[in-house]
Amino acid sequence: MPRPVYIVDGARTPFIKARGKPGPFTPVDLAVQCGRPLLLRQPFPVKAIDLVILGCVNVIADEMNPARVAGLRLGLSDETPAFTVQINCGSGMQSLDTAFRYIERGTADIVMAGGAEALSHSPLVLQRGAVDWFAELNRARSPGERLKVFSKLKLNHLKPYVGLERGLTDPITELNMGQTAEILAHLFGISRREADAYAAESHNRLDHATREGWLKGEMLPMVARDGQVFDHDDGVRPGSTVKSLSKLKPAFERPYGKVTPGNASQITDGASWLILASEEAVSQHGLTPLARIVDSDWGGLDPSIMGLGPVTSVAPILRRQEMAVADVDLWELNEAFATQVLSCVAALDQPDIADGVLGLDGRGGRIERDKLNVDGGAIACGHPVGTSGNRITLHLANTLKRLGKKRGIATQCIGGGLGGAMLLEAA
Ligand SMILES: CC(=O)CC(=O)SCCNC(=O)CCNC(=O)[C@H](O)C(C)(C)COP(=O)(O)OP(=O)(O)OC[C@H]1O[C@@H](n2cnc3c(N)ncnc32)[C@H](O)[C@@H]1OP(=O)(O)O
Repeated sequence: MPRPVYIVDGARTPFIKARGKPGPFTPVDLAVQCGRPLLLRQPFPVKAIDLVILGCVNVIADEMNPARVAGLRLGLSDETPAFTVQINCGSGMQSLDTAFRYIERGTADIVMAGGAEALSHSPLVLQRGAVDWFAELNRARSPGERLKVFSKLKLNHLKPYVGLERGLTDPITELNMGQTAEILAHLFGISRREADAYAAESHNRLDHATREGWLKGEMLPMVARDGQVFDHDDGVRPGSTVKSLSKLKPAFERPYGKVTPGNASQITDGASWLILASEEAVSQHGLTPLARIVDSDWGGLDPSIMGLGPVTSVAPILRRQEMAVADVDLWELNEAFATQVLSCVAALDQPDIADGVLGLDGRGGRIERDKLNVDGGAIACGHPVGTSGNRITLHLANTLKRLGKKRGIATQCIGGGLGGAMLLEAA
């Protein structure tokens, strides 16, 4: 019999904008800054943690298997296994899904599952020509040979191959993520105005939630080595309006594209952890569950419309649980792009897709805006890719509790043509 699995606590860091150079924290720094205060407020000893799983897309060379490095830096036992998972933007959700399955089948009782990403530390890799040139230089034995190799150095060898740009480009279609969001805007007829209105609302909702103190306990401050304190998401722009956003130029398809820096998710650094526990661990340590993970799934689709990943991953859950879109009280649908979120909403509401393609048998429908990303999302706070799936699930669990709602779905699109979804029920 599958065992019930509970989310008992969680926290995230503030998300910090990547400003064209490495920020103050590596992925492991972020995971440690977030994990330390989270562990300190737990009633159980760290040795009760059976497993650490961390999602991270851009692993840096000094921190191979960041889950293990973070686990040890957090003071966990040498004997606590730790592994890192990578499924692009789904990595932070994959860590949860894996933890869910470990606990469900009885191989673990308490798992720390997180996501950590420092997009500002994305690698600048040398061009192939430059790598060959360095290899030749290393092989040169005499000053004369070295001089000969030096004479072959070309200026374009110094041009780096930018890991972040490539990481946000689909390797099969060669479309970058922004272009896939443009395709969706075209397919679903999403206007620039609709995208900007959605984006402005995201900023204003997150600003409101922060000022109301709804992120207290969820977002924990961090301190850099130089003493600088980070205690808020620095990308949020309160007072955003359609008018202010309408001034921005398209970022990916000029001049007529709909996706701009204002209605796309921001490139940021940040980490998030959830603590998942079995029923036995809950009663043994006197834990208070926030929510129960009821179900989860993944879906695949054409990479050029990867933004519809939520639709393909939510559908099998709705079918299995015999639920309709309207039965879900709260949705956290990761805001990769405004046009992408709005396309997912439109797709689930279109009978030819909901019934014809997804087999929802009349259970499709419109996700109402007052149930969707109620406290804003990645357009406002940013999208540290390997972290976001974790953050939205954490926020969903906290919001179900705060609003006294029953069921919620956290879902996201994943580059490469995938989607991930988790169904939570208030505990
Ligand atoms: C990968 C997966 O597996 C699946 C997925 O999730 S796909 C999504 C993955 N993520 C992405 O693709 C990232 C998408 N975003 C981007 O690529 C970049 O944000 C972008 C190219 C769209 C813009 O990059 P940028 O120019 O560096 O943006 P940014 O610095 O935020 O903004 C530039 C300027 O626009 C203006 N601006 C941005 N947002 C604004 C707003 N809300 N209101 C007013 N002005 C704004 C400002 O003038 C800003 O400059 P300052 O910050 O100095 O004020």
